[in-house]
Amino acid sequence: MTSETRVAILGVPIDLGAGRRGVDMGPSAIRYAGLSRRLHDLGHHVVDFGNLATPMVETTPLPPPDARLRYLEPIAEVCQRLAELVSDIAAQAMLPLILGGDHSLAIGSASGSARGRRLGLIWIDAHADFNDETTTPSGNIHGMPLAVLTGRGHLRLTGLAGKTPAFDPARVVLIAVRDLDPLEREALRTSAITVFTMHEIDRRGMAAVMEQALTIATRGTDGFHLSFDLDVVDPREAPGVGTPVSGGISAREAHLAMELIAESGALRSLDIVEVNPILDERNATAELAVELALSALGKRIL
Ligand SMILES: NC(=[NH2+])NCCC[C@H](N)C(=O)O
Ligand SMILES: [Mn+2]
Ligand SMILES: [Mn+2]
Repeated sequence: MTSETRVAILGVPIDLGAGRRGVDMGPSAIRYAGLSRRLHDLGHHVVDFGNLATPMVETTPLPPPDARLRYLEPIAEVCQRLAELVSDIAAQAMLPLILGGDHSLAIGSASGSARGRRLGLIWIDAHADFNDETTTPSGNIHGMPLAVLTGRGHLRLTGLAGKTPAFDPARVVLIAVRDLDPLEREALRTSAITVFTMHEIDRRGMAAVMEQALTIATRGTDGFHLSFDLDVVDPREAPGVGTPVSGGISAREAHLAMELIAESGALRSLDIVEVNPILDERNATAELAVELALSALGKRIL
């Protein structure tokens, strides 16, 4: 049984935050896999707002080769517009579902959703995305959104929620991480963010981890934003992602996480990011993205 939700789909075809081309085609691939119709069939009221206008690599001045914040200006500008739109959508009692695009877009979506309310944040990702310009090995901004959203990073990015930090680190949970950069790891160890690595998932199981994660993200909050990076799923099941890392969770574990999120009743907005159709096999990763979004929005087998 699904309670009807007004779902607002919004695509953000950006790849300036990633080191590799292709994730800008993610929103098309996810729509092609039937997202809108299948959400409708599940009983939701669906509005597709189309794609946010985003600059292309080909038409954007190249960043200096040694930049520590590659394409900062165009990314900040996109995230600012995205934050406005997401905050408007949320104010109209709709649930924003943002399709990526590289993970830098979460700076805009999560900030917009957190405007005027106190949200928790659940980040499901092979990476921590917890670098800043002093710790990044790549200069790619898609490796930085979690740091930005908890108050660490460039001023053009940290203020988009109208408060800094956008999220209280004590209400932030990182799930299924398995690939950290050395300085990023140190920053994460000293932060108040709760981290469940692959080790905890293997050891305690996804259900126990999610139960604790949901308690942290919902205690004293108005619900939570979910940012889901498809690279969290093992590349054997999700090959079409921007930054594949072996040893990931199974598609089943990902579904279980999403089903428990739906059961919590506290999901306020979500991102589905880093789908790369160039590396995909017959759109399988985009189809998995759709299936997972359905689970997060109440789909049950029986
Ligand atoms: N959203 C992602 N896929 N992020 C990957 C980040 C990889 C690496 N840690 C970096 O900062 O460059
Ligand atoms: Mn990510
Ligand atoms: Mn990732």
